[in-house]
Amino acid sequence: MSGLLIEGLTVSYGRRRIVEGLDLPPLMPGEITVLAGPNAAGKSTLLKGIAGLLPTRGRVMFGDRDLAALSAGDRARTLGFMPQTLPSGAALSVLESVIAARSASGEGAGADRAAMAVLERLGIGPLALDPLDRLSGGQRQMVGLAQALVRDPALLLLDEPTSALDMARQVRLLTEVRRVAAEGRVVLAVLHDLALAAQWADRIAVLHKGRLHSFGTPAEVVTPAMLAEVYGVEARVERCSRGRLMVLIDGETV
Ligand SMILES: Nc1ncnc2c1ncn2[C@@H]1O[C@H](COP(=O)(O)OP(=O)(O)OP(=O)(O)O)[C@@H](O)[C@H]1O
Repeated sequence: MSGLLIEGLTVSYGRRRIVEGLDLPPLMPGEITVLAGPNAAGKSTLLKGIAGLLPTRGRVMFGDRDLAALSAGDRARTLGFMPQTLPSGAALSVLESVIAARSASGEGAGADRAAMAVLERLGIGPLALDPLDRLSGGQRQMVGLAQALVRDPALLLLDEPTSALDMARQVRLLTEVRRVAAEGRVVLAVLHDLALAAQWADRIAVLHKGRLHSFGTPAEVVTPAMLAEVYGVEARVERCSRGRLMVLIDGETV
């Protein structure tokens, strides 16, 4: 098995368990899995647990390796984590911040070339020398993806990567994520927009109150019943002429 396997995973803040006893079907290389669910469902907590940023119980296997047992350097080489908000970069420029992200894995050689290449690929090469703290929200988000991609990780964890992006940049970012997945990486990305998720995801996992509510293809998962149970909305799910799923919200359920 070369994918990501999560079994009986519990992730806590102190004594407060947020994700409890979570089992997921294997997430396979080449596929994008979207993690969806309402606010406070535990999506970011789950990603942080997988990334080794919070204490966990249970098993998180990537191929034959236990992610929790990896050294910090091995973990940095294996996975790229894009947090919901880019941590403050103090006085760093965009390029320096991406070089620093690359160096976290101990791969110093060629870091500047690799960093510049990823910025160009994401269309943000012209921002390379700009200070991080003067970027717009959307620009910061693109830099966050660059930092996650620059180490060329086999596992990519993205927390709401498109939330600050305009429509064109959403497409640009997701096209890049699709390309990266197609090269044989495992991608797990939190998205709130279920229409966008339905368009880009191979599978959707819906988290509800820290537990898995449903998992499957977009057509299997995005249903009026799920939307009512998980989000408390009355909604229709329809297909446009090109076959894409659309979610039409009629109102809140009582
Ligand atoms: N540092 C923290 N300490 C204690 N509890 C926290 C901490 N961060 C988050 N939580 C709690 O964990 C729960 C899940 O939060 P989490 O951020 O994982 O949700 P989410 O599904 O990512 O939500 P959203 O869609 O709003 O980003 C919430 O009840 C939140 O209050």
